[in-house]
Amino acid sequence: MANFRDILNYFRPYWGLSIFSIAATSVYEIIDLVVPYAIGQILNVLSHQPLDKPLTAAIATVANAINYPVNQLLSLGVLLGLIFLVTVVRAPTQPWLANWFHWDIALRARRDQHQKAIEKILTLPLEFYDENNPGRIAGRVARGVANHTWTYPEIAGQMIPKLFRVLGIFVFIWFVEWRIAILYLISFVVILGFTLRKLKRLVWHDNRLDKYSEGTESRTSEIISNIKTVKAFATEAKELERQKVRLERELTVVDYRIHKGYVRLNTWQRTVIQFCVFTILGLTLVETVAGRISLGHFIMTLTLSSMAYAELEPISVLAEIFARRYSSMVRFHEFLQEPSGVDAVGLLEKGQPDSVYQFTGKVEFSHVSFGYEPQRPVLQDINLLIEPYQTVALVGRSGSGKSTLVKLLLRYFEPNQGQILIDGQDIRTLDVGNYRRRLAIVHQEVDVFNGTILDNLKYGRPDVSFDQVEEACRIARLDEVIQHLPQGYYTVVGERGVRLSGGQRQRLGIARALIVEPDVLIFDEATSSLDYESERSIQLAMRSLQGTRTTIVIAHRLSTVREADQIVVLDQGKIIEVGNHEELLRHGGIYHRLHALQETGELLS
Ligand SMILES: Nc1ncnc2c1ncn2[C@@H]1O[C@H](COP(=O)(O)OP(=O)(O)OP(=O)(O)O)[C@@H](O)[C@H]1O
Repeated sequence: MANFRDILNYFRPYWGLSIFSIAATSVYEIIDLVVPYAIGQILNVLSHQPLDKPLTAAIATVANAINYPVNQLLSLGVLLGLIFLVTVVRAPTQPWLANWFHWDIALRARRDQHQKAIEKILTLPLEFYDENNPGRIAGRVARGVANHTWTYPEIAGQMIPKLFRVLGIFVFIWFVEWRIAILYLISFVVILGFTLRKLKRLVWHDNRLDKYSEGTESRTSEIISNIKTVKAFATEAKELERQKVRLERELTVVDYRIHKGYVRLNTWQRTVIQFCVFTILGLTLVETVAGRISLGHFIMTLTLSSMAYAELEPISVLAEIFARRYSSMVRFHEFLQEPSGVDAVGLLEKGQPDSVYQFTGKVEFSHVSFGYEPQRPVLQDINLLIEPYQTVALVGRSGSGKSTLVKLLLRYFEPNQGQILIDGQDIRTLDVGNYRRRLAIVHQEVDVFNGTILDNLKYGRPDVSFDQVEEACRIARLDEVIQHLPQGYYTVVGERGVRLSGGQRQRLGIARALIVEPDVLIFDEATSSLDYESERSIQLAMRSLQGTRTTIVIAHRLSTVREADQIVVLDQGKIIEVGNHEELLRHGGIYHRLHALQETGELLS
């Protein structure tokens, strides 16, 4: 569970600089107080009242140094000089010695933490993405990073220095009249204490709101990605209604709980502050009339305490803003604390050259058992030997564990029992990144990145020669598609480019996989969603690959796997039949039944 400490740690690399810049800003805030003090003393000079002892001594020193008599003119000159120093001379130094760093630190930390968030996105286990949609994740990262960035300059550059200023004012007043200082201190502690207590409650509501907002954003993002289904089922009105209800709920929390709470707090603060200013005015007046403080000190005390109370409002506004952002910042840290996948070790290190591993493609599953949840086994005691360059098909009912077997081979998950060997080596002992680079998978849904078709083809191997790209496209039968694109290989596809059909995307996926020259090539239901003609093209492409490398094909349509060297039939997480097409038909088991069903045109699952 993330907390305030994580927010502090966000800026950890910059703590030294942070302390320096906060201290510098605070010193400038305190130096400011010299102005009302000097004005008070000028009043004393003009009304012929005695000056403070340290000031009298300073004026005498100046008189000695310049050999000039101590008189009204010299006193005024020294006081004016003091004001000049703390206003005009100070002005050009403050932005560089203090203010600069507040944004500098915030922006550097933003870069670091955004990078951490991207690292987390890249290393989270796949199942995290099954449970959280992109809108939710992107929203959480964007809000978290933005709120940290805005909050730092406000807290380090304004709130903390302002608190020091308030403390400085207390010290000044203490030297003039300690009773007024005590009253001033008590009022501050009471106001700030009460404000913090109220804010705690409001943070709780803000946290609730943040969760609601994430839910709304997540649904909006789902509507966008599933818009075809929404339109097909004509559920626009229903979706709108559902989002309206969510937005209404958010408004209720914002308006009646949060906003009203802040306005109430503000009303209370203003009234108490004005009452305190008035009380201090009364008391200081009494002290002045009684002759216990000078006219200059009367003016100074009033000016300083008004300055201090004036600071209370921005301090509590800043605390309020911080409170509003607190939960989204904490939720950002909760995201960063999500455990990375078991496969994440070393994934972010720069890849070594492709030649680190080279396999013949002999794959062996030895007594492999696995379950996503311990109590529900998905694969049980799988034993399977795939010889180099063989084509092996995995078939079986939906949910029988075909994709899971491939996920284990890709090391997205680790078996609970048994081991998977490649060329006799346990894949757990290999560097995961370099190992995966020797495998390639073509999914049912091929991802297309925004960019040219050539960029997409070279995604896994940017240094590949153009001849190799062309060769891969020829095998995958993508060349015929590219010929008809307006700019050939340089046609922009993806989000802002030409839309590729399902079959065209599949061919792109196959060519992209071939370009990395994998030792093991996997097709995960690559033809399931295609029309007959596209399926035939892909099958021809797959056929021309047969015998060139180890190939694993997951298929629902048995026509795709007829020519495989081995067909492995899975049922409820167990291998129940192994053989080639003819052998399995002769065997008369599940494969035979599935085959008969498909021959009669019925669906498999
Ligand atoms: N991330 C996951 N978390 C929990 N259970 C999962 C997860 N992925 C799959 N399963 C479960 O594991 C079982 C096997 O799923 P798997 O996807 O391997 O089957 P499959 O044979 O590939 O099915 P299909 O042909 O429909 O793709 C199913 O019961 C499925 O619900």
